[in-house]
Amino acid sequence: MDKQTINEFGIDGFTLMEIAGTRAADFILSEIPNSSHGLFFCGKGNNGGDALVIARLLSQQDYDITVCFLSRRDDLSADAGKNLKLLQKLDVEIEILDWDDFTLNKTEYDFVVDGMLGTGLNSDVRAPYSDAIEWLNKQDIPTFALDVPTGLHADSGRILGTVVQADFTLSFGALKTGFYLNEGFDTAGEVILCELSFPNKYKKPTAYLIDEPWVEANSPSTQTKKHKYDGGVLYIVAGSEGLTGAGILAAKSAWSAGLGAVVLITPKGLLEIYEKQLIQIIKKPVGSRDDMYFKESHVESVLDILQGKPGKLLIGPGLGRQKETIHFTQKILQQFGGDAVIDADALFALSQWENWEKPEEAHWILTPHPGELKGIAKQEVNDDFERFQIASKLAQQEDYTILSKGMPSIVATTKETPYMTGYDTRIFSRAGFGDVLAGKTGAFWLKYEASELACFHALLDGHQKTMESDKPTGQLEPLDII
Ligand SMILES: NC(=O)C1=CN([C@@H]2O[C@H](COP(=O)(O)OP(=O)(O)OC[C@H]3O[C@@H](n4cnc5c(N)ncnc54)[C@H](OP(=O)(O)O)[C@@H]3O)[C@@H](O)[C@H]2O)[C@H](O)CC1
Ligand SMILES: [K+]
Repeated sequence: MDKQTINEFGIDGFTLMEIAGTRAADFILSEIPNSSHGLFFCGKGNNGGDALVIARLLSQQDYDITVCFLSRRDDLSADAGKNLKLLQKLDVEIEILDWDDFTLNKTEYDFVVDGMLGTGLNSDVRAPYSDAIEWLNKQDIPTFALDVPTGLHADSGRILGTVVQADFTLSFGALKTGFYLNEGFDTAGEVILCELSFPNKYKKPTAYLIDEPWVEANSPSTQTKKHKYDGGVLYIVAGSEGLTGAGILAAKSAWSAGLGAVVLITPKGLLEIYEKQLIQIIKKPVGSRDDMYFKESHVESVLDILQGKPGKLLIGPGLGRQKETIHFTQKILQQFGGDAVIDADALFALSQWENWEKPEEAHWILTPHPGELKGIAKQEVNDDFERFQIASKLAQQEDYTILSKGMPSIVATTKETPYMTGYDTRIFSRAGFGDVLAGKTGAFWLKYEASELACFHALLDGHQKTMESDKPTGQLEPLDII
């Protein structure tokens, strides 16, 4: 976007830098009282240039300014060099140091601006940048990272050697996927978007953030259904001996999403467990009383039930990994041509199924945690950036939707641009929480039709309930977010 705005559109980099610096200075002005003393670490590129603009603007607002260069001043990029000259023309006292003159035991700074490296980072952070980062991370004063915390890779969120722990990241022109992948989420601090004058026609997002207002604005208003079957039925095929909890959580979760009709299909041997736990849910037993898990002999009767009232299928929670259940699951997926949320052990069954074919007319939403994604993708998923890329590619080539649980949660569809959460969703990979998410995903799919909206609402619903709970996240139980 930078390059196209500068070279094609015709707003030069120096002007963009002035805008970036102005936006950032406005934010710092709102956070840090005047006459505070700011330390500006400047690299040699345009990230450093941004910092020099801010130093100049804040010096006119009665702040004390110290600028410390991490590279030789005659190495400065053209725009950064121009800004150094402007700084030196001012009539206010500005302390300008090189790293060699910087004394590490100084404590009179009230805040730090990290203008060392931005999107130009191309390898592990070299000295003396790494030394400055080490010193900076020891200070307990507000740290404002410009564009990207130095050391964080803007695309992947990987740390290259070492990284600035920022309180705020002032991101210029666009948010970066790296803020939400790998270590980005825990190092960028509060991310503030500082708009630049990039024309929208140059904006090709590599991802969209799933956020509440956008999802609400893009969700059809669902009029309340007259009869409980109007919205369709969520058929849940779940459970096995010792793993009935998953089916119970998924069914309760779907019900609590306001779904009129939830039908739990279960091996007959487990029926009385559900009778006690799921009063308002319709139970449909298959097989005989000594069946404690699904077998191939149940396929026909399950398919008959699914041919009943129109609806969608959620298959997987607590199914278990018996060979017979795996074959049962593969047959159901092969013959049920409808919409299915494939979760938990059903994903395992899918991963064990050599060259499976999704029925042409079927739509699937897969909800893998990172380990299950590896099984489905049949390749290593080494970190969140790879997970982001693999989920996106897989959804497009296999023509289904993937809700890849983890941090962030990523929703990949057949469209090329995936979506991801900008907030912590690590909770959904924990036992029990995945069942709640799966139940909500099935329910919201019936409610909102579009598969990605189902995923967004399920994720946002879980997030809202997590935030509303007065329990600390670590002590939350799945039932707390139902
Ligand atoms: N381009 C624009 O119109 C705008 C850019 N903005 C800001 O500019 C930065 C990107 O600036 P850039 O000059 O491309 O790169 P950086 O400032 O991030 O990096 C500067 C140089 O640092 C060297 N470098 C790279 N990796 C390392 C490392 N691991 N250790 C030490 N030094 C490193 C590298 O030079 P070398 O010759 O040493 O390779 C970089 O060139 C962007 O982030 C924005 O902050 C404006 O905000 C908007 C307009
Ligand atoms: K930076």
